[in-house]
Formats: sequence, C-alpha cells, structure tokens
Amino acid sequence: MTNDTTNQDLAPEDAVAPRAGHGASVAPSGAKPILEVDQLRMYFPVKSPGLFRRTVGQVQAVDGVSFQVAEATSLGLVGESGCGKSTTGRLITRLYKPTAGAIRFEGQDIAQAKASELKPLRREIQMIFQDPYTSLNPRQTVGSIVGAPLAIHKTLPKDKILPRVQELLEIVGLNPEHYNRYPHEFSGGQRQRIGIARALTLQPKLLVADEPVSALDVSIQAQVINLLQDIQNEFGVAFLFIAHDLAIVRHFCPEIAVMYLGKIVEIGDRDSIYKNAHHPYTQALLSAVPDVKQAATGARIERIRLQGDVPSPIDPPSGCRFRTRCPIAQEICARHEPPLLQIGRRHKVACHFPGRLGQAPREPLTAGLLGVDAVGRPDPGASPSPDLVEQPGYADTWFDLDNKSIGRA
Ligand SMILES: Nc1ncnc2c1ncn2[C@@H]1O[C@H](COP(=O)(O)OP(=O)(O)OP(=O)(O)O)[C@@H](O)[C@H]1O
Repeated sequence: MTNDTTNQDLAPEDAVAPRAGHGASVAPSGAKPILEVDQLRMYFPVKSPGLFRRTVGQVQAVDGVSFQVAEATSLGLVGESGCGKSTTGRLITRLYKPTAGAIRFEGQDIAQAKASELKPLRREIQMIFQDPYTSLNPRQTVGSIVGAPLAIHKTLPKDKILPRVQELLEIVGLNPEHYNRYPHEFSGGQRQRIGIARALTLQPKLLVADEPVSALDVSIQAQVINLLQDIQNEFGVAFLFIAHDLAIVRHFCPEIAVMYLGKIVEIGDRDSIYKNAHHPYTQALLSAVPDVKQAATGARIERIRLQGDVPSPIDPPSGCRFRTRCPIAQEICARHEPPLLQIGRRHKVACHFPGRLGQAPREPLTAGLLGVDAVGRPDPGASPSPDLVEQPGYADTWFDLDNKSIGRA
C-alpha cells in the first residue's frame, strides 16, 4: 500500500481543497491563552574543532520571541528555512531547554522545569513531526507505536490498551484492524495519520505540529489538514502549526506569526496578515502565495523576489535583521532593532517603516519611541519610551497608523 488516493481504508476525504464544513477556522473571541511564550531565547553554542572544543560563537536560533496560543485554537508560525520555527516548537515541547525566557503552559512556567517535573507535561503537550518516514520506528507495529505512551504513562490497564489504540486509528481515518501492521505497509499520508494518532494517545491539550504536511504529496495535504481541523473541533486541542509558507496555514490558523532570523517580525489575526500586512518580509512571502481569486480579477500582486540569502544566525545584521534584504531599508534600520509595535486590535509589526505594500512612510515611525532622530542618531531632547517592553498577547490600545492616533479596543 503506497498510494493514499487509491486506498479503500482511508477516510473519505479525498478532495484536495478543504471540504464543506472546513471553512477557515475562527478564533473564539476572549479565549484564554493555554500557552504564553515570553522573550524566549535559544542560543546553540558553536564549538571550535580539535581537542579542547572551546565555544567560539553562538547560533541565535530563537532570539526574544513572544506570543500566545489560545485554548482550542491555532497559531501558525511561518518563515523560511532556518528562521527558528522548529527550534521554537522543540522548546515548547521541552525537547530543548531554553537559554532564556518563559514558556507558560496553563499559567505555569515550564522553561526551566526538571526532567521529573516534565513527565506530566508530556501528556499535555505533544508533537507531530514533519517526516512520517523517519518519525515512526520501522520495527514496531502500529499498535505498539500508538499504544506506547499509554504503556509508559500507565494511564490504562494492559487489556484496555488495544481497544484504545483501535479507537485512535479510527479517529484518524485508518482501519482499526490494521494495528498489527508495520509502518512500511502504509503510504506517506497514512503514516502521518499514525503519527497524529500517537500524538493524540494521551489526550493532549496542545499539539505542536512541525510542518505536518510538507513531506506529503500536494493531493494529500488538504486531507491531513482537514483531519487536524476535525480533531480540533472534536477534542478542543490547541495547535502551534509550523509551516514554511503562508498558503498552508491560511485556512487552519486564525492567527499567524511570521518569523525571520530568530525573531517575530509580524503577528496578527488572519485578516491583518493576509489582507493588511505591514512588514516588507510578510509582503514578500504573501506575493508567493497563489491566490486564485486575485488571479481571476487580474489584481494579483507581482512576486517580490528578495535579494541575497538569509544571513547567518551566528552573526546576524545589526539593527533590523531583515535590513540586508529589505527593499525599503534606510540608515536607522542598521542602527536600531525595530520594536514589535501593536498597530491594530490584533496586529503587531516590527519595522521602522510599517505600511501597506507600496505605502511605506518616508520617515521612520519608531524614531520618537526610540528617542532618536530620523537616521537613528540619539536625539538629545528625547528618551526611549517606557512602553517598548514587548509582551505576549495584545494590549487594549495601539498605534493607529491610518489616523496617527491611539486606537482603543
Ligand atoms: N541543535 C542545533 N545546534 C546548532 N544549531 C542549530 C541546532 N538546531 C538548529 N540550529 C540552527 O538554528 C537555526 C534555526 O533552525 P530551525 O531548525 O529552528 O529553523 P527552521 O525555521 O525550523 O528551519 P527548517 O524549516 O529548515 O527546519 C538554523 O540556523 C539552524 O542551523
């Protein structure tokens, strides 16, 4: 069995596009955050070759990232390869211990929790991996793969494990009688379903899905996304959904964070990101999303091709990390890192010149807040605003760029 679309055992969602009932998901208003990430940092040491292996530098993989994920909803984390998405996911599941920052799960900071304290947490937060070929042990049957967490955590008596495994296989659209088969007997899409069943075994409250469909055939991707949507609707699981492009998370995630070189450059609800992006990097990513409607009206924005490569996170550019590839960068961008400013009810952007595509302001909007002049030199008559401390989530007031005033919820 290697082809999902010809497999009779699959759930009947063979359409590529999200099927009826799978309209874009909406975040419930006022939902409580289940996860709060606050100024999270992960620096990997770079060692010299040879016997003594001294630390000669640091890979700043994640550098001061803050966001919230509300209960039973999804945050999409998007950016090019190497921007720190997977590291963020691995920090939240505590496969890595962060260099600094807080990870509050249901209000409790787990960032520095010890191994013994992490055991109960492993039930609540689970991960779905990108590659369904390498993430399943080829020598174990599907039954033992999916049932292993139950055996480890001793949550069920032995004779109840198989019925639970079969129930889980059914939930993910696989034949419950196939529990004694091996991973190689399944196609890529089916293996990813096995990985999803395994992640669901302990009824987690949060799933970190690290590019869960990127390794799958395009025709299978929508089926797996529909399955994740069904799981969210049925069990109320929250998702951190990691993806490298904005097309994949569009229907699934009511809220999206865009990362570049270890930092969040823009975060907001779906409309703010897809219809009202204010960061040149988000705009470039969006210009690569095929949009049928825009193409039909002839209004499709031209593809923005960014110059050069992503710089090394060992030695990132000064000031704004995107400036070396940014089409609108000016002097201030090399001198100061732009703060992640709230510019709408649920919209934040980290740019000195935030604006809709082609409408960036000429003067930096951040100069006054940073206490500097237009090119970023210290302004003797000004001092940095105390409001610049970045918080996860959104405040009740923001900088309304259109009206040049304070907006209020
Ligand atoms: N264990 C590690 N040791 C050293 N550097 C690492 C380690 N893991 C990741 N990095 C580096 O950290 C940066 C961020 O990597 P990460 O895998 O988080 O990015 P990503 O956006 O998920 O990329 P991809 O989509 O390619 O997985 C990269 O420069 C990567 O080389």
